[in-house]
Amino acid sequence: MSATPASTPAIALKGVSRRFTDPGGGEVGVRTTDLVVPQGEIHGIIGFSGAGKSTLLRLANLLERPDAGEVIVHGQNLTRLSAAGLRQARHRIGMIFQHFNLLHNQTVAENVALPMRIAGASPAHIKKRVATCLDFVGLAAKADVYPGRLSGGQKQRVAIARALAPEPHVLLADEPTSALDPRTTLDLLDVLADANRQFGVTILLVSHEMEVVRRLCHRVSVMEGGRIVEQLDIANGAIPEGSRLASWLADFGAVGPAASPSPTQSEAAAPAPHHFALEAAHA
Ligand SMILES: Nc1ncnc2c1ncn2[C@@H]1O[C@H](COP(=O)(O)OP(=O)(O)OP(=O)(O)O)[C@@H](O)[C@H]1O
Repeated sequence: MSATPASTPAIALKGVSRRFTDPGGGEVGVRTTDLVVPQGEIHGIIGFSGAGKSTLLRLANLLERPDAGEVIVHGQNLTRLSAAGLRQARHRIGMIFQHFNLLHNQTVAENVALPMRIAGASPAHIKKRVATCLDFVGLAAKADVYPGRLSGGQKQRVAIARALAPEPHVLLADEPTSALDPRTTLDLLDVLADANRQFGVTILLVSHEMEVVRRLCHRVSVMEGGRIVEQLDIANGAIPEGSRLASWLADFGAVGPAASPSPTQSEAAAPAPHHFALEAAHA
């Protein structure tokens, strides 16, 4: 997909921090942290609420600008770019969100076309990419429909098509399945795994759902108190014994879907039954 040497990490966060002051005067956010994600990896970030997961993810495309440290994506140091250079670099960094963030007054095809239009792509190229990406997510037949007519799972597929359309090196996914029921979640994870396999896109995914991370990710970073406290290889789906993550799971609850997905379950229902018990235990 890119001329960047394969040994160049897709994402390298070097000594990044992004601190906020909480209402009690304490310091929260991300404390000095490193993260290296090789090209082609699906990397999960998991941790309790407030651990800094979303902030870390948003540092990877400079939606959050670090107080210190460097953010390097496919060899390009984003922290040193001009505003115009950063806009350009972001075209190769897709992002999807928990609540889809589609434009409701634009059709599905127009939503998918938007980032390419902003990037100044030709109408012929846009048309081709929109067709390819909608076909990839299984929504070619919905091109002229408005998002309000779609289910949550379909909306997230449109968001994935929109993120993939500019042929990104990297896809950032912030709790992409948290608003979806378990069956739809599994479908969406398949779409993301296919995108990784077919297009070679590197995925950095934040989730508090252990089952999502276990099913999709090759490696996981465990966050606590604004820092990555553990990194584990979970490509075979197993959580290594003796790890901090394994002990959290033992202390706070079982891993995995609590119930078989129901075909009639509302996609907007939250929390889904397989939400990781850590969140409840921590609340
Ligand atoms: N823009 C901001 N202004 C002030 N505080 C912030 C801001 N963004 C995040 N924080 C705080 O930084 C901490 C980390 O937030 P972050 O959203 O990264 O955590 P998280 O692990 O993703 O949590 P959750 O799972 O609940 O989304 C939290 O205490 C949060 O309130």
